Amino acid sequence: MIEVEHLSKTYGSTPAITDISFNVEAGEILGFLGPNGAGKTTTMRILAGYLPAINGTARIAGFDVHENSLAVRQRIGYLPETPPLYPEMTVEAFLHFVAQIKGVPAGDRNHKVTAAIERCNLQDKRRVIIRKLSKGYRQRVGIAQAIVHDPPAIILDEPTVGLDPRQIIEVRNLIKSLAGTHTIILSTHILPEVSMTCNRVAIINRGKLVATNTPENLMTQLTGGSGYELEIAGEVGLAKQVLQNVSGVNLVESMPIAAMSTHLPPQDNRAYLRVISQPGSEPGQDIATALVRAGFGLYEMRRVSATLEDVFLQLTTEEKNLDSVENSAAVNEGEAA
Ligand SMILES: Nc1ncnc2c1ncn2[C@@H]1O[C@H](COP(=O)(O)OP(=O)(O)OP(=O)(O)O)[C@@H](O)[C@H]1O
Repeated sequence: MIEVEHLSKTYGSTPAITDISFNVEAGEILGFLGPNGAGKTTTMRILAGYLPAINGTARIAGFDVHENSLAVRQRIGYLPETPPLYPEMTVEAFLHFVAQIKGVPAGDRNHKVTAAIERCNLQDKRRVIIRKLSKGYRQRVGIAQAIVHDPPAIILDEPTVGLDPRQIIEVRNLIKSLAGTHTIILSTHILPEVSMTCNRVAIINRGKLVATNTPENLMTQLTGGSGYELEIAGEVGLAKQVLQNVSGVNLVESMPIAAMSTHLPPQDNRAYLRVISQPGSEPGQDIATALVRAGFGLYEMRRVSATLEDVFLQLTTEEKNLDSVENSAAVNEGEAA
């Protein structure tokens, strides 16, 4: 449904995205994940036909976004980071207006507007002026304008930013209810959003795609699916060096105690670390031996499953790991089997 091939874009001489390729199958929700400035918005805007690429192609339902931009806009719903709303219009009038400019025939507009209002739970607000709505309701109107013409493909850029926890759950549920009948790309830098909402994830860093797969496969292939949490006494920088040299260790990071699974209160002079093991290895015994031999106190050590956060950190912060991942077939689906 969405096919992206070798897409690149520069702003002046600054590259924003470089040689990005991925597909989204019909009915799927793809999470587009990356740190600030990674190139998510740039990619979304090119797909929605709002920005030309300098290289590569993108097709929505078979139509090239550049050559057939009108056909593409009729088949795509786009929610930018800031929803394009007319604050002085009522919800209903605004959605009628959007339906009209998206080419919905006059006879179908009432039905389509009502369907979008119901889907986004806006029945009580249909005659309210948009300016008077709360942020959460405005976001729903933003989603309603993206789906009012019933497009097969929907692109949502950071749809839950600025919402309170209850509104976030509502918007996530709404997005999930659209899957199956719609193909969705959801751009976010919020990791739980991806695990909770998406079938697949594409991770972008500094304009390059560094992995595409299911969250589960990414966790298994990149981290072996497991690691260890440690509570130690001693100099933390030195402990990290000792652990990095243990065979089978992939990644070592400091953890705030709040992020550990331990329920004990924090102790003075203790450091809390998470170690991610390499796929297929089980370095627990060597970790304990190396720490004790180097004179560290080892107060707690427990096995933990890797999280999507570990994958994300590994792909977007560790330069040397990033290079090895980019060159590795294992993280990209299709090549993994
Ligand atoms: N209009 C512009 N002119 C110049 N540079 C830009 C412009 N828009 C984006 N950039 C740069 O292109 C790169 C990618 O930006 P983009 O907004 O696509 O990233 P993003 O992943 O959406 O970031 P965020 O999560 O912060 O919104 C960044 O380095 C950004 O500074």
